[in-house]
Amino acid sequence: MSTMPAERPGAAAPVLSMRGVSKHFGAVAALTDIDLDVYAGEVVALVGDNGAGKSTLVKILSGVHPQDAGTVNFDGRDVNIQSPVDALNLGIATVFQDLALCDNLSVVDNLFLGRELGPWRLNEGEMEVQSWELLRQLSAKIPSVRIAVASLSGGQRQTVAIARSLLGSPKLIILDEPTAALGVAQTAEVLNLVERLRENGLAVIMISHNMQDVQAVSDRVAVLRLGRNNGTFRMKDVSTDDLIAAITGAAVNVVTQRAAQAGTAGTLGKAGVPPVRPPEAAAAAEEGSVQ
Ligand SMILES: Nc1ncnc2c1ncn2[C@@H]1O[C@H](COP(=O)(O)OP(=O)(O)OP(=O)(O)O)[C@@H](O)[C@H]1O
Repeated sequence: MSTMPAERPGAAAPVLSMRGVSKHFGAVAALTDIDLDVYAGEVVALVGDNGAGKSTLVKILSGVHPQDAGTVNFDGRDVNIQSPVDALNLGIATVFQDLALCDNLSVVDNLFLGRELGPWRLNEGEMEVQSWELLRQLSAKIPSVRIAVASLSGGQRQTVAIARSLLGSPKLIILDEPTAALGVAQTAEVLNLVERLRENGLAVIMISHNMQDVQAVSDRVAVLRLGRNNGTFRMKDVSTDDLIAAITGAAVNVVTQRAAQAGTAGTLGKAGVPPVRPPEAAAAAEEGSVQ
């Protein structure tokens, strides 16, 4: 397995640089000695099996949990993110899986919830204009900003949640499984949106269990395994087999075997492991595992 250096030679300093970050929950070591760099204008996929530590890392960056050890450098200075407000003030926006939208409110009301314009009253017209401008920048396909979010598709809801996170002008946006539970067309819509974020110069961290999505949109991929770094790869240089091996610790498994037979790329299931795992294939994978 080839592991590429985390650095991008010749590039400017990373927007985010984590060094030696660790986090325990009681006796559970959720993260141990994690390093991660993310640059402006790049998408870094954060992948790993269930329990690998992805959510914990994101929660440290979004101010939900403090780390026990290590440093987080953001935009050139060491930072201490103690709350979600700290994270937002620094310019770190996170779109969690639940999206935190109010179904009964319109798109524009969701976008501006808690930060309505106008000193004494809502400036409805201005908010609507800004909503359209934001959605236009993202090439988003939302039929109207006045319709209730409940009537939107999953992809459109994800779009609204991402657009809302952009209102604070973040430098880093973290997307927690943005395509989970979306159909093919909606997934493509959201991946297009991720492309727009990169084009707009944002640093993007995308958690995903779907290797096709990761390969479609990421510049680099950082693998966590059992709470530790297990390789950072440039997407154009890494094979699906290498990624699966880094995620599962097994160089041989049913996905790589099928891909070899069919000459096609493999896709991981929700858990980051093959969705179908017959007993004989599982046994073969265990034999080939590297711990
Ligand atoms: N609040 C908590 N209290 C105790 N243990 C926790 C807590 N949060 C996470 N853990 C543990 O830390 C480890 C890492 O969990 P984490 O949720 O970060 O993994 P993950 O990669 O996001 O997994 P998944 O893909 O299933 O969401 C796991 O062993 C988990 O049980």
